[in-house]
Formats: sequence, structure tokens, C-alpha cells
Amino acid sequence: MSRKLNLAVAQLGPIHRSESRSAILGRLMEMMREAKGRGAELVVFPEAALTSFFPRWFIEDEAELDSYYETAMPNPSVQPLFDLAVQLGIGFHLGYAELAWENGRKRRFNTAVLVDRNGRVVGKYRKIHLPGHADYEADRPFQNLEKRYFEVGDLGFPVYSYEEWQVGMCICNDRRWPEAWRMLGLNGAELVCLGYNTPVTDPRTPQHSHLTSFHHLLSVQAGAYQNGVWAAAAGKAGVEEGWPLVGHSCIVAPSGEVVALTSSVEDEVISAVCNFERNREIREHIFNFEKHRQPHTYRKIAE
Ligand SMILES: C[C@@H](NC(N)=O)C(=O)O
Repeated sequence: MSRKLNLAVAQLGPIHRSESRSAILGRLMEMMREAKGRGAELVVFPEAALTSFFPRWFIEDEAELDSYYETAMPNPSVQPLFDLAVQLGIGFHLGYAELAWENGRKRRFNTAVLVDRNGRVVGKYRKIHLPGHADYEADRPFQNLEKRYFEVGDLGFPVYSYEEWQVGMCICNDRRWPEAWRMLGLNGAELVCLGYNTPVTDPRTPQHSHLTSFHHLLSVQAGAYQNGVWAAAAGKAGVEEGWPLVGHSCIVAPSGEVVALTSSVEDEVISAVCNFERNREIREHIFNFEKHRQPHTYRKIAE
């Protein structure tokens, strides 16, 4: 039996603060058309794909901060992307900053949604591993205020049915945590979609700058292999507002092999035909969870 999904990853080049929403949407829509032209059934866009990566700035004005968030998904400014998806008959994954009114208060999350070919939101994930810091740190050349601008996601690591595929999501820093992948694996994921905005240099560990891409690929390849899942990782890349973001968006097989990789730090579409029979090579053998896991020895992980 062959279970194949033609999958595309759409890497974004930088988005500058001054770029209009319609210009950003135009870029996403062009890449969606290219993905469809390659026969893709699902296209994965990055984390915070609708804005510049604003946690690099300390923003005190609440109205200005709010302008980076979406209060509904879809909303009129992104509807053209949803309409195009329906017209082309292609699903997509999109990361964005979410502002929600819940329990009588304003809540902010770093969120991704999975949208089917009918333009319906069929899955949602709110980022759990938020990197960075909550307060302004004057000695940094740029901030990483995710802990100020977002709450820890409250949806767990759900897995959704996208047609016949079981799809989970994680976001950027999550990909470095084996717990995120294992939860998705245990929840039945066959494919993990993830977006990222990763600065090439972390101001606290500049000695690792030359390893940024290696650590990114190492994490995605290990997560895919150790859980027998396909992984689609879409980055925002290139020099954004003066600061370089890593590229190397990729599609990784359950064997851990990179089967598609971007070769620029600009808008670029890559694709691969993913055979979901390959998941079994891993999950029925070396990482057969039922047969080989020893959860009674793992208690500390959940403490
Ligand atoms: C620094 C952090 N960025 C992110 N957007 O989560 C990461 O790449 O781990």
C-alpha cells in the first residue's frame, strides 16, 4: 500500500516592519501558487509569517504591540490567502501572533493553524517552549521578548486529522525539545509541521553562531527519526531589520534523512512526495513505542 502526500515548504525571506500586509500576503500567495504548480497538497509557511519578528523590539505602546497580532483567523487581511487555497484546492499551515479575549482577559500566544483545502481551520497549536526573556535587557544588541509577549501555550501537543494524515505542530524553539516531539509521536502524529524565526547569533552564546544551522537541522532530523514522523520545517530567513535569521528550511523523512532543503535565504518553495509507509520502518522496529519504551523509568521528565 502506498500512502503519499505531496508536501511543500514555503520559506520566507525577511519581512520588514514597513512592509504592508497586502505585500506580505502577495508573497505568501505567490508561493502557494508555486507549491500547487508542483502538485503539492499541503504547503507549510513559517512562524509569525504575517509580520516582522517583533519580539526583537521592546514595544511599550500597547496599541503598537497589538498591531502585530491577529484577533481572528481568518480575518479580512488574510482572507485572500484562504480564498486562494480554496480556489487551488491546497491546504496550508500558517504561523502568526494571536490575540485572544478569553476568561475576560487579553491573552497573547505564538500560534499556528492547519487549514484544509476547503479553507477551514482544522487544527491549532499554541507554542509551549517560549525562548528569551520577559524584561528589557539593555546589553543585548536585539531583544528576544517572547516570554513578555506570549503566554505558554495551553493546548498541549494535539494531533489533527488532515484528510487521511495525522498532523501535529510545534513552533521554532519547540523543535529543540525532545519532549515536544515525543508528545506528538505518542499522540499519533505522522507529520509534524513547524515554523521558525531563528537568529543566526544568540547574543548570550555568540560562540555558537557558526552552529546555528547545524543545531536546527540536528533537532529536526533527530525529532523526525526518534518518533518515526515526517517533518516539514519552514523558516523566515535572511537579514530582517539588520539581524540575520537562519535558512535551511527542510523536509525530513522518518529515517532522519533530509529530502528537501532550501538553498537561499529568500522566499523559496521546496517540495517532496512523502510516503507515509516509511513511518512504519521506524515505528514498527527501532522506535516501536509499545514494545520498547520504559515509561516507568522516565518519571523525572514529567516532574
Ligand atoms: C531563539 C528561538 N527562536 C524562536 N522563535 O523560538 C529558537 O530558534 O530556538
